[in-house]
Amino acid sequence: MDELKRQAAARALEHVRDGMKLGLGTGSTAKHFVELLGERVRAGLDVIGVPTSEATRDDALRCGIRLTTLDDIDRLDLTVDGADEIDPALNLIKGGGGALLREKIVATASDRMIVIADDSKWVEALGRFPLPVEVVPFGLKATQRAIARAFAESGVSGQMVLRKGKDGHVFVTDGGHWIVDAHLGRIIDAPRLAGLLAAIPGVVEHGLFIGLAGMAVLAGADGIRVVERR
Ligand SMILES: O=C[C@H](O)[C@H](O)[C@H](O)COP(=O)(O)O
Repeated sequence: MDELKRQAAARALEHVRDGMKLGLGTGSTAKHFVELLGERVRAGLDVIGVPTSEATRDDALRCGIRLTTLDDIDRLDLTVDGADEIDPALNLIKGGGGALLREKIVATASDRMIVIADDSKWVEALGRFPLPVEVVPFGLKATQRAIARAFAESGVSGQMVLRKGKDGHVFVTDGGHWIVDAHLGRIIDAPRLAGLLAAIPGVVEHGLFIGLAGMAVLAGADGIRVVERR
């Protein structure tokens, strides 16, 4: 599986050109991309990156990649990131690693987003992977009730679980928020649900990435499949 992730990352690297401003994703697949990009940088490629998490910032610096912020530059040329699920419209579920907020800010500031994954992430409909919803701790129960109403309005339901870290304590994102993972099974209308969730005051962000990815690079046992959004 790790080899497939690296193959997808290597294919995405072919889209990187000298002088590009890059969004650097988070997770085990994106980490391969950062490492391979680092090899090219050490061989002379001139790029600058905006990391989507503290973990990616550390990895990128270790790999010798120059970094900047969205305060210092306007647009990014390309973001390369992983995903937890990818559907045929190239809508995504992201946030399994908790980085969804910065990932969405960076992807939205990019002219292009390429999503890289092993082909187990490809699904006919989103929702088997629990949908991460990043919330502020204040008023958690009220926010969860509003989220449940949004689910009902878009025709889905399921258990919501407050994410815990490996240490058993509540998982805290890089932004200081909490994550509720919603076990929905199958999301019928992801764009509609995305809009409903975004309108809830206690929701900081959610893991539905609608219309952001322009290309998916999927590595499987039979080779690499590239899917472009129509
Ligand atoms: O918050 C984490 C990110 O959205 C990741 O891109 C996503 O969870 C996929 O991670 P991985 O490549 O490790 O499966």
